[in-house]
Amino acid sequence: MNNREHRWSRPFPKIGIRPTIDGRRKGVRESLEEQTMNMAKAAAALLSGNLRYPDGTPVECVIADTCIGGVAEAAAAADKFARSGVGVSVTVTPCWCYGTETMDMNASIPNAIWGFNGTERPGAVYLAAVLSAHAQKGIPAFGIYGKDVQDAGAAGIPEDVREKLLRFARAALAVAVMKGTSYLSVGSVSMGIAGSIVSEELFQNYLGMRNEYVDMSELVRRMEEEIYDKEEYGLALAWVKDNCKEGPDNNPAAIQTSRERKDKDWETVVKMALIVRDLMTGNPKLAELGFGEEALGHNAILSGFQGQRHWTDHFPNGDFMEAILNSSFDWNGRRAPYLVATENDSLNGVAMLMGYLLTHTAQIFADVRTYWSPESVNRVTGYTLEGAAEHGILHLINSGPAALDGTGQQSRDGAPVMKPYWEITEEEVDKCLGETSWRPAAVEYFRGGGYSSDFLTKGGMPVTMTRINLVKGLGPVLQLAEGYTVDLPDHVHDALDKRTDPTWPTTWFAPILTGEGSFRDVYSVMDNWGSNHGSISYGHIGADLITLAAMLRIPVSMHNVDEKNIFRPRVWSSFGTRDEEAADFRACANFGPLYN
Ligand SMILES: C[C@H](O)[C@@H](O)[C@@H](O)C(=O)CO
Ligand SMILES: [Mn+2]
Repeated sequence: MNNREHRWSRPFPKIGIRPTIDGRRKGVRESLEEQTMNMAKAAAALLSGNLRYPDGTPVECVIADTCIGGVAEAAAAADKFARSGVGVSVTVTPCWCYGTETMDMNASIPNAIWGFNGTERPGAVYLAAVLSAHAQKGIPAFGIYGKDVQDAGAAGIPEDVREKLLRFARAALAVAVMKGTSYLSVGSVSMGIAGSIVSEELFQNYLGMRNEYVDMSELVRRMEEEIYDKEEYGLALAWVKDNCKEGPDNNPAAIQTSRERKDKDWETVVKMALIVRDLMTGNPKLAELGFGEEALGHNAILSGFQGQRHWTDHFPNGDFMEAILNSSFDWNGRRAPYLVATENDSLNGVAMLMGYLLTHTAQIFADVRTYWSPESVNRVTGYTLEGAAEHGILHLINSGPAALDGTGQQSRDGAPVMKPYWEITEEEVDKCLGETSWRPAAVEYFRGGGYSSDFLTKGGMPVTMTRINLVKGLGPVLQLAEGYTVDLPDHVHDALDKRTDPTWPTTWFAPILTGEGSFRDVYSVMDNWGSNHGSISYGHIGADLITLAAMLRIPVSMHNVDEKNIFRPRVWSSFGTRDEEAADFRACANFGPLYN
């Protein structure tokens, strides 16, 4: 078994499809069997045909053995789902069925019901009835039915139904895939950043995850005792020499490190990358080398590295390790990102995990550093911001954890994108690497040296910036801002970038304004951001994030998603329909975390 197979050796959760039916024999049930089962097959084909697991394979669906006309068949389906590793439940029906007798009673997995909108046999009436049962029993479920009436027996899934089924399933699979995995905290709290105080309640009760902890001294042990695959290390170091070009040293001459020290730092940072990856997911090669315990890893889908300052004051910083692990490629070629939050900001790590599981693309982790008003840009550069940037921009920049995919050097139909690793070409990997230089770390900040990735994100990509915040008494809240990356003329970028640390990667971000609340203007977006970090995901995924947050009972405090794309469990409307933001808070508080 190679490392890639080992990484995903836990089977991925499946989608269970439940065709429910009117149980009356001698006419009614018989007339509906075929149509009902066909709806289940059509839903399975849609979901498997459009959705993938993190390793790129199509999502698997399991259909109940029979249509479900009553409780015996509901129980048989539940047994089959339990045996098959189902983590998501979709009930489909074209007709009236008996609500509480046929419903899925599994409260710990996301549930949706698609009721066929016809009038000969009332699927939508069942939908309303069973959703009321879900509400009464405290098992929130998503209701799906088409806007337009279909003829009895019509096959095919209308576009609006397709969209809702896919939105539900994408978010539900994110819930199911993260469940049972770990957050591995390497080190503890970085520079007093509250996000690196790991909240077990958040991970355990809201996400279904485990918290694992190792001290950063574990990296020293593994380096000194050579607990890594030395063959892979050799390949990795050679690959780095060929593909990771070192940029100019920006440090004052008096504190620049020697060439010898710089070469040594390369060796250390490459070992750090191997070791943190092995800590997360294990590595069967280590067992062959006699390290059976280390070979197992921590089952971590997500990790955080404290770095500053107990590590970085003495050792080379974690920037190379974080950047390369978060990217969709390394010396082994293209592969799914390993998510590492810098400064052990576990809360931003969770935002990365959500963005990653919804898109399967790498994430840009960044400080939300500066709001540049059009006036300020004009004052310091003489340039007037235009296009998507006309109302001002945010400077997203942090040493370390931005994936190199964030260069924007991958493309689809001529436009810059960030793609799932299985769609990325070798040429695109080379372009991402070519646009990145590795600058000797700013020694005043990073006394132990190391290398920071330096790149500039290409403009014109639709992106969504997300963050989870924890509030005492309230719990987790999610905020998000959809917008675009923007290009600035070179001299403008240089002038603004040089005011910060130009050895770090920069993304210029223009959020989409709505004229209201936090999206009144760009200043308000920055002003309402809950902390120092945000995770930036390719695409406008705000609607998917909102659906995912509702499944986890995490209220959304700030978003700029069009109301018509918001899809939450039906019972949310019982908490109020005029102010959906406030209703979301009440609904999440009422039901509490998914795994309580
Ligand atoms: C070097 C500094 O300590 C940075 O790491 C700091 O600006 C941050 O990133 C804070 O989140
Ligand atoms: Mn930071």
